Parts: sequence; structure tokens; C-alpha cells
Amino acid sequence: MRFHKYHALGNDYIVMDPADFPGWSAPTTEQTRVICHRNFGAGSDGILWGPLPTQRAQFGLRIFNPDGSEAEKSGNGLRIFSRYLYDQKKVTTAPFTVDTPGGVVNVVIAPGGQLLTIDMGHVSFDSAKIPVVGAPREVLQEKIQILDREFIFTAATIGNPHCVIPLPTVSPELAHRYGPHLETHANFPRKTNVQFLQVLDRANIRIEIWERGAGYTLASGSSSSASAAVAHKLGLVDRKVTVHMPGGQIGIEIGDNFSIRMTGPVTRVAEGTLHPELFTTKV
Ligand SMILES: N[C@H](CCC[C@H](N)C(=O)O)C(=O)O
Repeated sequence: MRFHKYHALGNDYIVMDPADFPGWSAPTTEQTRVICHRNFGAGSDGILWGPLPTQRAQFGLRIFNPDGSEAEKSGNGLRIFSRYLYDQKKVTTAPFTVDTPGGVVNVVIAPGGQLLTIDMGHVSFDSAKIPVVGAPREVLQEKIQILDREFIFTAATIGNPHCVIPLPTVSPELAHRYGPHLETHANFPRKTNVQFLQVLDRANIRIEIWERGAGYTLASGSSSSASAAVAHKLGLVDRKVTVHMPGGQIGIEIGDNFSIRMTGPVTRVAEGTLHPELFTTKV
């Protein structure tokens, strides 16, 4: 049961190749929770289960959050999975495609594998696609009351749901205090990722992130994509945006119809073996 650990700006993932896990169809919720646990397990912001067979692309991928929930898409996860394929010599620097539950993406790896560019698909603000409860609409600058504060949010999807809250200044404390309540708010039938957004100038934004099923993370590719798209939709930034996060920066280019091109690094951390004894602990 070999695993491969990487991080993308401190948003770390464990790659588990089905070929190394005979008899497994996918990690169960219990297995995922203990593998990802920072004390009782190997520790990770999620599991990347692939490559899987698919008719829609060259490689299939499933993404699991540390709470065991499955995500439709992960930007950092896609860069890490693509780097794994490169390290295993399953791909070269020629473009290739990866199929996720949230859609097919196109990947280009720079020589050496440390920098990757991914066409993430199109951002939508459509309530039915995100989803957000209420009348069909674009969810732009709506009010929401959380604890002692009323926030103005814009919602978006790039395969997975996002709730973006522009503020004059943002902080990790904001994400920790209000993120969990926004993540699980009844507005969002499939829960949501949360970003507190500070616009630095027309080419730079800062976000603090509370991820669905993962909590506070140091970086997020889909959050970067959604936040930059929201800032552009609101007229606050141009089409090329650097997203600044505690773990580092991701480059976002916004094309026609809010198509998103994401460029960012991946760092190789370790390879190892999961021991069966790991699964005797319940977390
Ligand atoms: N927690 C997210 C998936 C991981 C997103 C993030 N790590 C990224 O890089 O996009 C969700 O449930 O939609």
C-alpha cells in the first residue's frame, strides 16, 4: 500500500494509486479520515485516488477531503496528481487531460515538474449549478447573517462550490471564526468552500480560505480560481490575477465566459507504505 505525498503551497495531498491497493474500489470514509489525520495517520488535506480508467480523458481522478467527503474538483490536487503522473513517467511535458467529477481539465507540465498550468474549466455564478437555494439567479452580492455579523457574498462554482466574501482586510481569524458556519449554512445544499477576499490592486488579491470538508488550508487552487473570477465579475480586477495566500501565490488568467487558466507549483515530499495497523484506529 504505497503512497506518495506532495504539497502545493502547503495544501498537501496523499496520492494513492489503485494499482498499489489491490481489492480497494476507493478509500472508505473511515479509511480516508484516519489516513489524513495529522496525529493518528499520515496527515494530509486530502487523498487523490488515481489514475482511474475513463472514457472522457486520458486519466481519471477522484478527490477525497479529510472528513471523507468527495470533492468534484481540486486545483492543487490536480497539479499534484499531474506531477505524480510525470514522476511515474506516465506523462511528459506534452499536454494531457484529466477527468474529475467536476469536469475534464487540460494539463501542461513545465520541464522538471515543479510548475504546472491547468485549464480548470469555466466559473459559473448560476445558483442552480453551484448550488445555492432560492430562485434561479446569478448569486451576486447577497446578504448572509453569520453569528454577530452580516456579510455580503458572491457564490460561484468551478465544479465545486464557493462562497466569496470581499472585505477591506482579511485574516486567518475571520476564516476560523466564520468559515465553519458558512461551510455548512443551509443556503448551500452541498455545503461550500469559503474565501474571504481582499483586493490589493487590479492584478493582485489576497484570500483566506476555509475549505469544505478540510477546514483552514494554506492554499487552494479552486478557491483561487473562484475568488479571482468573482473579483473580475464585480469589476475589481483585470483578467490576469496573482492570488496571494498564506502558503504562497497562484497565477490566474480569466478568459472568455470566465474560463480559468491556473498556474502554480508542486513540491514532492515523500513516498511511503501505509501499514494495516493504521486502520485499527477510528477517528
Ligand atoms: N475541499 C474542496 C476540494 C479541495 C479544494 C482545494 N484543495 C483546491 O486546491 O482546489 C471541496 O470540497 O470542494
